[in-house]
Amino acid sequence: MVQPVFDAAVLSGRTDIPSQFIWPEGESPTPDATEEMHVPLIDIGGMLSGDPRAAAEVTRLVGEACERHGFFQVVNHGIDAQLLADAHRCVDAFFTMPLPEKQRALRRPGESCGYASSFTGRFASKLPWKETLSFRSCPSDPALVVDYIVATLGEDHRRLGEVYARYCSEMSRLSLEIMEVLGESLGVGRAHYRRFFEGNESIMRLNYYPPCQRPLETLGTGPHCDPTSLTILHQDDVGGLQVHTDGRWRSIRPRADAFVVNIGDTFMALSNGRYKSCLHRAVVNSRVPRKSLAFFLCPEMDKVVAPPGTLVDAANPRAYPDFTWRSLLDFTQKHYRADMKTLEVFSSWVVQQQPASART
Ligand SMILES: C=C1C[C@]23C[C@@]1(O)CC[C@H]2[C@]1(C)CCC[C@@](C)(C(=O)O)[C@H]1[C@@H]3C(=O)O
Ligand SMILES: O=C(O)CCC(=O)C(=O)O
Ligand SMILES: [Fe+2]
Repeated sequence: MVQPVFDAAVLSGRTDIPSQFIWPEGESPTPDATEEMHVPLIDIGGMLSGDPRAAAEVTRLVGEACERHGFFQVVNHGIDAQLLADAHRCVDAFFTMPLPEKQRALRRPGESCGYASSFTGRFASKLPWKETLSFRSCPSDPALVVDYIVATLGEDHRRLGEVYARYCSEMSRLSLEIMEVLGESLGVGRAHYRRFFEGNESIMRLNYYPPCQRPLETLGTGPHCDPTSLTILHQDDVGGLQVHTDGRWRSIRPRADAFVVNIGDTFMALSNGRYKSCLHRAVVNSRVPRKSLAFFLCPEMDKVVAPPGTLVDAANPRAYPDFTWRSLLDFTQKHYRADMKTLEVFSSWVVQQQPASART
């Protein structure tokens, strides 16, 4: 079958959309999924500088949320409001450019970075109704983001590169603060995960969901658990993020002052399965484009992902084998479309690769 071209300027107004964008009945959005999910609101700035009793309460709330579904929100995060506004403005500036301009950063098969208009060519069906621009960010290489943007889009886009370089560096700082809380809540101390992620090799992704005239048959981002470690998401005021808990889909209402944080598969493995990487998706609407900024914290590519010894004992044996982020990322880009079972399927695959003598 001929793959459709996802040119939002053309497709957004049409009701006769190509069949590759239609999701099967059991997976398409349910009109009644507007019930709101209440996720704890964490005052992270207050907790890091404030009194020990407030800090203990925050740690408890985070631990409880991560054991149940892995979602919480942070406020008082110290991210400059102007930087956040610039980051959203640059999403508009990039995605409203003509398609050939955006395609200068075209994502190549098997690669996790670049511009993708839906995933025509990559997947044959259940295509997501979105455009994305993804790029790598590492604290050890501060020029990476600007260099990538200028090399792909040209010198005229240097300012956009600078905005996202600053944004990523702030996201990395915030993730390390969150890692301190996660370490504390798991009883392994503040330093354990902070140190593990100090040299992260993360992925920044700009999501742009154009309007769709068949919003109840399509999805912006299909149901999945993030394979990454921790996601820090800022959504605009449109709404569309939904989480599956207690057997139903519920929406996380946008808050301009808050970031939505969720545990990913790699952190679930690092916590020996204690903290959950939870199923979520993004729906689209027929009226306005929706934007979200997702910072995916990832370990250094070749660092061994394994839980600290204190989280493993006879009652809690190892839930997942050792692996590297390089191998899991590769798995999602070349062999398996990330969904709700990625970690499970990947773990079985890793175990099968090991010599029989090494399997426990
Ligand atoms: C490592 C990754 C793969 C995806 C991007 C990400 O950085 C983290 C989430 C993954 C994804 C969003 C899960 C849903 C399916 C997917 C194909 C998508 O809709 O974008 C996933 C990403 C991917 O490009 O493989
Ligand atoms: O856009 C959103 O609200 C969620 C996107 C998402 O889950 C992802 O990119 O992994
Ligand atoms: Fe996600």
